[in-house]
Amino acid sequence: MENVHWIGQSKEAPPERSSMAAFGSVAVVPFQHKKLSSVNYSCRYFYANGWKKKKKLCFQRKRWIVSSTCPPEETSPISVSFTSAPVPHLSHFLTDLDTFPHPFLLQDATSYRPLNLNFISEQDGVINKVVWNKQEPQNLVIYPRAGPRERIVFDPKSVKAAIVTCGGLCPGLNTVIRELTECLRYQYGVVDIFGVLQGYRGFYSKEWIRLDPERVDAIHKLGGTILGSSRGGFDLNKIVDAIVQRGIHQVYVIGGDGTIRGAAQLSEECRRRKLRVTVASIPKTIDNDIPIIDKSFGFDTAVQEASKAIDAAHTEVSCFPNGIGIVKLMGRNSGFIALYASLSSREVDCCLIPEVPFVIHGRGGLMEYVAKCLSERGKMVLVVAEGAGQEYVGNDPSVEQLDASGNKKLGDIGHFLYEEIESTWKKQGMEVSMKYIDPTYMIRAVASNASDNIYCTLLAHSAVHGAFAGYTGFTVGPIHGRHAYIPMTEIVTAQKQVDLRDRMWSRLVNSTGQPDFSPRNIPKGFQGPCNIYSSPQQSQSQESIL
Ligand SMILES: Nc1ncnc2c1ncn2[C@@H]1O[C@H](COP(=O)(O)OP(=O)(O)O)[C@@H](O)[C@H]1O
Ligand SMILES: O=P(O)(O)OC[C@H]1O[C@](O)(COP(=O)(O)O)[C@@H](O)[C@@H]1O
Ligand SMILES: [Mg+2]
Repeated sequence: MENVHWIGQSKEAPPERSSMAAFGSVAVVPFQHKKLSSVNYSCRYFYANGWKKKKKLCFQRKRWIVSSTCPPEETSPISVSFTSAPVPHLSHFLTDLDTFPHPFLLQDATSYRPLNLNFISEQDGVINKVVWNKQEPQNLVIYPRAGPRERIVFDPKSVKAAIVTCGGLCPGLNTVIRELTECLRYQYGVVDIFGVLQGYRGFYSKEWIRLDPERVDAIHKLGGTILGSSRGGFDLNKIVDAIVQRGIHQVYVIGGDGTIRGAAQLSEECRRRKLRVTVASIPKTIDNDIPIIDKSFGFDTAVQEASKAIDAAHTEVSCFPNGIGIVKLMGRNSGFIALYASLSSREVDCCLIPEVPFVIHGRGGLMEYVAKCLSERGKMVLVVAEGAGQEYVGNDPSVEQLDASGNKKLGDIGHFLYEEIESTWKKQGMEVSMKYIDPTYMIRAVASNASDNIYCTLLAHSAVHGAFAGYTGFTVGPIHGRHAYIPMTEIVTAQKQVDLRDRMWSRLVNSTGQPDFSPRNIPKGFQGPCNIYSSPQQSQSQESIL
C-alpha cells in the first residue's frame, strides 16, 4: 500500500504528480464499485519513470484497498544470478599448454584488418535468456562468446585437422565442410586438413581424403556431403586410436544428437588419455530438435522445400472434386518443419505433429474436421510430421525396431492416414480425390539456400576459432542471435520440441483453423464413431460406418 499514491479509472487523467503525496496510501475508488466486495480494477501506479497498470481491489475495513502488493519500483534491484557454462578446455587437463599469437596479429594484409580488431575476450559471454519477468529471480547461464582469440593454443603450422559428417543428410553439410577448410587454411594457415569418409566408421575403416580450398571450392552448390555419411559404426576406442595414429589435433564432427553423443564421448576419452586434441561439433539436423541454439542449419532450406510440396498439394486438391492432399514431412519427435512450412504456406487446413496427440474418428476427431473442410471449401490440405500419431502405426513396442544408430524406426503415419481417410469416404459412397506427397529425401538432399549458406559459414568459422582457443567437447550455435560455445553434454540432455504454449503454435492453429483433436478434448461418451455427414438423428443408425 505504501507505494499507492492515487487510484482512478484508467480513463481518468492522473492528477498532477505534485498532488499525489496527499493521497498517501488511500485508494480512491469511484462510487459504483463500493457495492462489490472485490473487483479487478484497472488502476495505475505512478513511478518515477512512468505508469504501470492493473491490480485487484477488495473492500476491507470499510475501505477499498489494493489486495495484492504493489509492483516493485522500477529502480528496485532484480534478483539475478549468473553461472558460467562449463565448456571443457584443454587447460583443464593439460598443464603445459603453450599459447601462440593469432595469425591475424602476424599479418599485415589489409584483408585481415577488420578481423584483427574483433578478437573476442574470454570475459565475453552470451546469456541464455533475453525475455524476463522482472519480478522473478533469474538464474542465467553465460556461454563463452564464439570468435577468434588473440592467443591460441596450437601452432597453426603444425595442426592436423579432421572433418567428418554423420547421420542423415541435411542441406548445408557441404557448406560447413567448405568453410571449415577455408577458415583453417586462410585464417590460420593450416595445411593438413583431412576428410573422414562415411561417418564415424570411416575413422578406422576407410582411407581419408585431403581437403584444401581448391577441392572444396564449389561444393556449397551441391546437396549431400562430399564426405559421405552413415548411421551406426561408432567404436570409441578404434576412433581415438585412429586420431592418435594420424596425429590429429582438431576433430570437427558435423552431426545431430546421436553424433554429438558420440563426440562427447570422444572428447572425454581424449581427456582421459590426456591428448592435446580438441573435439568440436557443428550441430546438424533437419528436424531442428537441438536444444539451446536458435535453430539448426538446413532448417530454413527444409522449410522452403517443404513449402513447395505443400504448394503442389494445394494445386492438386484445388483441381479435383473433394481433393484431399496429404503431405508427409520429416520430424521424428519434433514437428518444426511441419509447423513452419504450414505457417509459411497458409494453404494448410490441418497440421499434425508428434507433440500433439489426435483422435481420428468420432465427435471432435480428425475425420469430422475433414468433412467440415470438404463441405465448406471442397478441398483439404493436411500436413503430417512423420513422428505424429505413432500410436496408430507404431511397431509392436515389445519388439522395438531400431536403426543402426539406435533411433526408433517409425510407422508410416502418412500412408495410414491416406488409407483411413479414403476408406472412410468410400464407405460413405462419396467421391474423394486423394493426393499423397512425401518429399522427405528431396528436401534433405538439396543444397542449402542463401541464408543457410551464411549461417553454415558462421558456424564453421566459430568452430575453428573455438578449437584454436582450446575448447573441446563443445558445440557452436547462436543463442538469441549471438554465436556461443556450448558444452556437448548440455546439448544431448534434451531434445527440442514445439512448445504448445508458445505463440508460434497458436499462430499455426489460427492459420489452419483446425480444432484441438487431442483425446482430452473429445467429450466423454463420444469416443466412438459417428456419422459426420448426417444430422444427429441419422448418425445413430449409421454409427458403425466411420
Ligand atoms: N549414444 C551414442 N553414443 C555414441 N555414438 C552414437 C550415439 N548415438 C548415435 N551415435 C552415432 O552417431 C552417428 C549418427 O547418429 P544418428 O542418430 O544416426 O544421426 P544424428 O547424429 O543425425 O542424430 C552414428 O554413427 C551413430 O552410431
Ligand atoms: O532414411 P534415414 O537416413 O534413416 O533418415 C530418416 C530420418 O532422418 C531425419 O532426416 C533425421 O536425421 P538425423 O537424426 O540424422 O538428423 C529424420 O527426419 C528422418 O526420420
Ligand atoms: Mg538424430
